[in-house]
Amino acid sequence: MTESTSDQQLLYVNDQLSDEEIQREADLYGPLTDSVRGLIAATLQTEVGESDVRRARALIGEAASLLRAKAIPGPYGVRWGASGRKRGWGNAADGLRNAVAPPLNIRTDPDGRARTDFHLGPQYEGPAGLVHGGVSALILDQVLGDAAVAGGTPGMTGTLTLRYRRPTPLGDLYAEARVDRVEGVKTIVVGHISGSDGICVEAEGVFILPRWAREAIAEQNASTAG
Ligand SMILES: CCCCC/C=C\C/C=C\C/C=C\C/C=C\CCCC(=O)SCCNC(=O)CCNC(=O)[C@H](O)C(C)(C)COP(=O)(O)OP(=O)(O)OC[C@H]1O[C@@H](n2cnc3c(N)ncnc32)[C@H](O)[C@@H]1OP(=O)(O)O
Repeated sequence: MTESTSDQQLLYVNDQLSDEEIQREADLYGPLTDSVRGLIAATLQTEVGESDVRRARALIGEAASLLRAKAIPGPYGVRWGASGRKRGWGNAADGLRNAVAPPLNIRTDPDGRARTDFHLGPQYEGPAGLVHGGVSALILDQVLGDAAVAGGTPGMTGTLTLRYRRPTPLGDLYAEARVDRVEGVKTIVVGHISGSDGICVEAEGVFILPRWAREAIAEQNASTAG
């Protein structure tokens, strides 16, 4: 096992928080994240005068110092509470504490399906008025990955293949995915993003249960068996 693999494993943590504590955190930090999302859009769209831009910078600096006074030193990781509720709150696509995330609010079914209605504002622009292709890839990676998790065969993205069929407009969009088949440690998932005119981006992903997780699961099975 490599050093970086073990570092990665250390970021999967069961911190034993109760559902009530998790909800309290969600109620506190979710609105903070939304405020920062609003700030990102305002930063992009503002046309106020120079002195107001400078004043806004000072206020933002003050807010950042306030928040930094006590903070985790690195990535958030993936955490589970006492009841097994998972928090990938740093996730770039749908993390509750990540203002860079659209957010997605993905709904899943245990038969390996995932879907989300979401909204992409001006901060996700690539070509004028259209969604950046890398952002579409980010969203499909997450939605397809969540379908694999929902179906009981999670994995890291090994390969993600996209076909951009028509330009994706900024605004209200929909994405869905389903597990197509499972081949050993590989789960093949298909999905798409659609807008009001139909499907814009199609995707196929190969999600692979990484070797370190297979070893951890095998060890767990051996200890419960023996
Ligand atoms: C405490 C337990 C926790 C368990 C957690 C388990 C999984 C965690 C993962 C996700 C779940 C969490 C939340 C979902 C969140 C986000 C969704 C977005 C996901 C991402 O954003 S994720 C970031 C981008 N992703 C990477 O950063 C991957 C970097 N890479 C690697 O980590 C390795 O490269 C890996 C793991 C891909 C493979 O490594 P490996 O050693 O496990 O693979 P191995 O050689 O054993 O091959 C086994 C079979 O896969 C075939 N195969 C190998 N590589 C392939 C490839 N690239 N494409 C297609 N097929 C491939 C072989 O051909 C063989 O196929 P066959 O069985 O048919 O022979």
